[in-house]
Amino acid sequence: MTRNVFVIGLGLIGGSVAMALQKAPHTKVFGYDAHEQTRQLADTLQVVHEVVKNPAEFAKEADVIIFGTPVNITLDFMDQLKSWELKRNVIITDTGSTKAKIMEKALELRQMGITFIGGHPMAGSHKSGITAAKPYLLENAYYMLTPHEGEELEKLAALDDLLKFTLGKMVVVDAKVHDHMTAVVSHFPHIIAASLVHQLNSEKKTYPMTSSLAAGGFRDITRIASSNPALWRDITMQNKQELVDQLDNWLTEMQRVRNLLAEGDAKAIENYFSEARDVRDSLPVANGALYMPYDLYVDIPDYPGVISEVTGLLAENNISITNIRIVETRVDVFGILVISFQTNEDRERAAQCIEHKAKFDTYIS
Ligand SMILES: NC(=O)c1ccc[n+]([C@@H]2O[C@H](COP(=O)([O-])OP(=O)(O)OC[C@H]3O[C@@H](n4cnc5c(N)ncnc54)[C@H](O)[C@@H]3O)[C@@H](O)[C@H]2O)c1
Ligand SMILES: O=C(O)C(=O)C[C@]1(C(=O)O)C=C[C@H](O)C=C1
Repeated sequence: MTRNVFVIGLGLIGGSVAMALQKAPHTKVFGYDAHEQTRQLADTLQVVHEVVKNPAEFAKEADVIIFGTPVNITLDFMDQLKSWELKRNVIITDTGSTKAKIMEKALELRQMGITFIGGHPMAGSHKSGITAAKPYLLENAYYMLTPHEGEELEKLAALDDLLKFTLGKMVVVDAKVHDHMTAVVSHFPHIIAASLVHQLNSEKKTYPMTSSLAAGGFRDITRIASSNPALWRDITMQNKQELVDQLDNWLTEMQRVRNLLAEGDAKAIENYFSEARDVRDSLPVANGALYMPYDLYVDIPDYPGVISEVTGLLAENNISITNIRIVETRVDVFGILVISFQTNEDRERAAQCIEHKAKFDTYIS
């Protein structure tokens, strides 16, 4: 029997989930988005098997409903759902970055006999929209599920069974614990990234050249400041208490660092950096196919066709790449080509091949 999966919100995450789930057996993926253009693209780019125009009308055919909408929109839909006609055994889930408020709302659905199991894949991008969606976006990333205590194990297993086709690593987490942990590693860093950009912006009024000097370090740490502001408004508003707590801890820590600097305590400052480096270097391997850690930096000269020369060499030697980009970090060179690989072995073979055959310098960060 065919299982009907209905994805509502076909942007970066909803679109990626929809594409990945098309690989699940006996599954037909339907999709709806509020934006007409996104619905058209979903059809053209085959993000779903079929586009739907009226979500309330189609919901009665769905075995699984997945919200890929911004977290406040998901809350609105959860209210609307109460008056939708649904299959008796439907399983509803979401992909939102916050879980406590959503699971609180899900209690209202539970009282009506509707199963809602919260979900959150821990991978993404600062880019939004259907054109940024990729079928392998969630590969290797933790995919958290936040069922209510006492949720039917069969339904949890059925959802887990479906979502594993995203190739995410499925784990069950309590919703409040989820919001605490994601505040630390995701939501709070977005505030810090934005604050650094604000600081640069006010500096550049006096020293206009500062922005041109923003090289690898500044760009790396502020990439996520390019994320969708409305999306992050809703996430931070839903998780505001955890974020206020994180900010208080940060202010205390910054005050301590400030004192060490003002006192000129060089040893303590060195320890501050070295402890951070040790913790950072021992973090588990980054997740998500777009952020595989096996990056190779290639110093390329500036002539037409140089990139296809490098990729052609890799293809000839059967070395697959997962990502390729150019970073412009220095003013005296055209740029540095950064190529990502699935494994360290692929990266080593690529480095040898590029160094010997193309004679370009390669290095690992
Ligand atoms: N961006 C990330 O890195 C990331 C990672 C993991 C989870 N998430 C979560 O995934 C969800 C989607 O985020 P995204 O990054 O894919 O955003 P996005 O902006 O790329 O996609 C959201 C989509 O929802 C659609 N939408 C908005 N209102 C709608 C409505 N009323 N009805 C139907 N569709 C509507 C938009 O048109 C858009 O296509 C959010 O809850 C977010 O917290 C985001
Ligand atoms: O890589 C990015 O750009 C992201 O912001 C992805 C990111 C994160 O903070 O790590 C953003 C929101 C999530 O809910 C999960 C992942």
